[in-house]
Amino acid sequence: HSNREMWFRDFFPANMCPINAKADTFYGIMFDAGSTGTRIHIYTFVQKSPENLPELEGEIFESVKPGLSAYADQPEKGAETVKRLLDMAIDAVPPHLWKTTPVVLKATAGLRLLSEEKAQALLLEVREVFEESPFLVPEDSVSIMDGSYEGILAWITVNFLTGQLSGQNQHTVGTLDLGGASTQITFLPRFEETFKETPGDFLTSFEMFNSTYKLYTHSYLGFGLKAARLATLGALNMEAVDGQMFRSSCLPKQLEAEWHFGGVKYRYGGNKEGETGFEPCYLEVLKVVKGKLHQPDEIRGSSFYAFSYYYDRAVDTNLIDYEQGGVLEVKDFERKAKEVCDNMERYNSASPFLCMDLTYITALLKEGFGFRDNTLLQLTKKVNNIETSWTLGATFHLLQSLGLTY
Ligand SMILES: O=c1ccn([C@@H]2O[C@H](COP(=O)(O)OP(=O)(O)O)[C@@H](O)[C@H]2O)c(=O)[nH]1
Ligand SMILES: [Ca+2]
Repeated sequence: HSNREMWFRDFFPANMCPINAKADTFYGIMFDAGSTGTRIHIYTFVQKSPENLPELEGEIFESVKPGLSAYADQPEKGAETVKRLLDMAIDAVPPHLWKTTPVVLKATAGLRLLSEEKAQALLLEVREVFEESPFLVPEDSVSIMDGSYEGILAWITVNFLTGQLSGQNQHTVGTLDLGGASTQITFLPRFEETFKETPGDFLTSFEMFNSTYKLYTHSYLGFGLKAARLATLGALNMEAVDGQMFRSSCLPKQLEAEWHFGGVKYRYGGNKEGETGFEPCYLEVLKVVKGKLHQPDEIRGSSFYAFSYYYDRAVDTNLIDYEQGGVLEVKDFERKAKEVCDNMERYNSASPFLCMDLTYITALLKEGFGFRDNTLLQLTKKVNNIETSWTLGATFHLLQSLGLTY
């Protein structure tokens, strides 16, 4: 394969151009086509010596909203948003490295929920944008990612960035990702019992950096924050019902509004006459999660890294600082949910969904996954200035498949 040969020629240059100081820097471009937005991550690596692994030097990150799935009926317009982000890479990567810099896009739950036909049309248009760019386009460079990879690759990213994948004493941490349309839980089981009690499709072996990790991971489609809003409203998979009003005790009493998600328009509002507040809202949300998720015993006492909407909602309610992140207990989300839901008038400048979102997060953690009230959550957006996203793990995986790292 000629592309592959090019990789080797340019990335193992030690014996060809030994004193070329710049030749040891290379790049990888990974797109995250999420349900609520599309993001580009341009990673820089430096190969300090031929016998060592390349080191991650930095990241350029940019994002646009909405996500590709909002362009389900205009795939060319969707691909245009990818092209604009890719133009950033033209500026960021030196021209002589363009043809050896791989570009890959992986789509998550937003595209998983579209019809096969619409999803493939979007991917095809994106593939054309890639082919027209000067970058290296590997096989399968544009695809819908399997949900189990989404969890594993985020776990790899977080544990790599926190230094847990190198050296002898590896104390890996579990990860919780709450997207718009799906949610992932991933950890490395410590107890033999966990392997015995877990359904086979929740366990995956994964090779990275010369180690094999047997991970517990699962992606719950339809359990992302925005999908959960629709489920709570009773509107999930209801696109046929035109103009119907969906009401919830989790919304401000007088609210009536419209909301677009995944190319569908929904009308929603508060319980004008009936109840509102945390108690009735919790019961509503409970119906969405109770008994729907696998609860591994082992996680009850352990702490997890949490990001995406866990992070965003904790920031919105001043539970953590946007720049710093922080450590929370599960019960902190519950306390905030009560505060917001029982005083909705006071929070009406924020999103009308704030009460529902916080209540859902509380129910998902406690009744869904089975975490304790005092389970610790490390909320993190960046580690050493690198985004805690599955995209870094995916880029390592890509470099590995291209023979650049092991
Ligand atoms: O690089 C990223 C990508 C996503 N998110 C967060 O992930 C959530 C949205 O999830 P997404 O659109 O990826 O939905 P999914 O397709 O994963 O369900 C929001 O909280 C975003 O702020 C983030 O913080 N950084
Ligand atoms: Ca995501």
